[in-house]
Amino acid sequence: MAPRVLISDSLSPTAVQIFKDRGVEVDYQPNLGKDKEKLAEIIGNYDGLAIRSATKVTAKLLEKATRLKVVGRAGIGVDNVEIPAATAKGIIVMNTPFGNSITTAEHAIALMFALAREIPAADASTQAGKWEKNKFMGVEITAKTLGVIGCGNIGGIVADRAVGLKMRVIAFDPFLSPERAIEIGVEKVELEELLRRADFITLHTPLTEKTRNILSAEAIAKCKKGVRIINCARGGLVDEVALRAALDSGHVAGAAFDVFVEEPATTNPLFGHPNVVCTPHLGASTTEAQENVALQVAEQMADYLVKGAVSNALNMPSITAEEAPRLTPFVKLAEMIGSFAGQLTDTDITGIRLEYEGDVATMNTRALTAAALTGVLKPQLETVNMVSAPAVAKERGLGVEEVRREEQGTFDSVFRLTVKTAKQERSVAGTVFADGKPRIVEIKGIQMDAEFQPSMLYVTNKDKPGFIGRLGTLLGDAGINIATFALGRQAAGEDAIALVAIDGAVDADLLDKVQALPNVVQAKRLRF
Ligand SMILES: NC(=O)c1ccc[n+]([C@@H]2O[C@H](COP(=O)([O-])OP(=O)(O)OC[C@H]3O[C@@H](n4cnc5c(N)ncnc54)[C@H](O)[C@@H]3O)[C@@H](O)[C@H]2O)c1
Ligand SMILES: O=C(O)CC[C@@H](O)C(=O)O
Repeated sequence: MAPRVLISDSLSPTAVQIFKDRGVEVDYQPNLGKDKEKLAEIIGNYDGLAIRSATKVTAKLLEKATRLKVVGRAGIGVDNVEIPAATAKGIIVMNTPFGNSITTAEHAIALMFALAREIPAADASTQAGKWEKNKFMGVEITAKTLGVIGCGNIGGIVADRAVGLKMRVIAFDPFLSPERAIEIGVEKVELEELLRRADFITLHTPLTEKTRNILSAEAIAKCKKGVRIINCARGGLVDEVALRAALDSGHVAGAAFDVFVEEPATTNPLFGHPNVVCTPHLGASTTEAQENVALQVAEQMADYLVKGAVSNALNMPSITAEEAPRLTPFVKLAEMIGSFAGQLTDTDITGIRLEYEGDVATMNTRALTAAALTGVLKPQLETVNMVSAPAVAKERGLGVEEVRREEQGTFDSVFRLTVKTAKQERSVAGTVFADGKPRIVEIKGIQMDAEFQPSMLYVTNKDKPGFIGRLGTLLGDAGINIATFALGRQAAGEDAIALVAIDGAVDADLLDKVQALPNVVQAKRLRF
């Protein structure tokens, strides 16, 4: 069945076409994001949800999203998506981190000019027939200092354009490397210095607990008198009430805002001030940017739903469409080995070691680790998947250790997973053969050669004559057919393992009988 995607906000028709071209059924309902009840009613019918900012993807909505696998944000900010809730449900959240950066940076520059030359007010006055030539005395931006708070994608483009306009650019961003600062021609400074020196301040950080009110009343008071402030990033970065007071007192000469604490902003403390310019969250609104983000989000979501490729996900490692074919059998192997170890473990797991040896060590091991953790956790948590497993493992305090060795041993690739509990460590290793099928090659250091089968019986025993015959007879008498029988042992007479693939299932009674056979240490049913 073709995957189904719902587009619940207004997106370029390009997105619809791309979904269709790639074999995804698409339902375009551009105003549905504003109708929470209706959206909750139908969300259960879709594998993907493509949104802009109007749709709020809350934990409550996700409860109804029983088959949803991916939420795609055509844009950058994902503050309208409850990512931890999506992660917990194994739903990938992806965005399009670069598609609207240039457009948004240009909007910030446009707002800076609008402020410097009071263009909106002059326009209104002129069109009202007033011709107030002496009223609108602007300032030049050449040789002025622009303070950029947050110098990532958009902040970096703004800085580049401002340098081209002959401004001096200073930036506050704890994550901006000195090399990158030199490359884009900005002087990296601390926030206090930026506030003291900047003639214009432009904000380009996400809204986090650290950046909320980064321009607080106190910070605004430290600004140069006559500063002009531009916010094209997120409402809440600037204390709007404090800014209004600073505008009223004349300490701040002007403010241009595209984003507000409450959106849609129909009332706001900044509204009505003569030196304030506002736009209704238009930062990303150009034909080019909307084409870019629509195309990108549709391609990414379709690639995931159809091919399993993951890009620009905020809660899952990326898997490119190119690497997906080579990685997929190993994802399967990692999940099955994890499941094997998880099903054998009854006590609390304290740690997990994942060893990648040979070719597999050069692959995308983050994705493989996510798959392996899924396998380990699934016997206890039905709903866990590659998206949620790493977060769940972390939440449960499981120490996860990854070891990579590129040298090959007997096999081109070996993946070994060791589960640690308070009592013991148990390892299981596997590989993928040329036929693409995962195989078990080692259990607890004992060499084996077994394919995974849907129903298996795992028996550890003392290597004594007669065991195999007794086990075979017991299963035969119970009407259970043996499909394959793999054996391994440490040394003659020592610990041995039997891995038996069976047609049908072993019930609890029969398992007790296997457990009661002479020399049996442990018997377990496994399902794959
Ligand atoms: N108005 C719009 O329509 C519109 C459009 C696109 C993006 N945005 C918003 O613009 C913002 C920037 O987007 P981006 O693509 O440049 O993001 P980005 O991740 O590339 O850059 C953000 C930068 O902020 C920095 N940062 C984080 N915490 C900081 C802190 N405490 N102090 C200083 N710097 C800090 C990061 O190091 C990073 O360099 C986001 O909030 C995004 O949602 C708005
Ligand atoms: O979709 C929009 O119009 C706004 C997008 C913008 O806020 C973003 O974070 O990308």
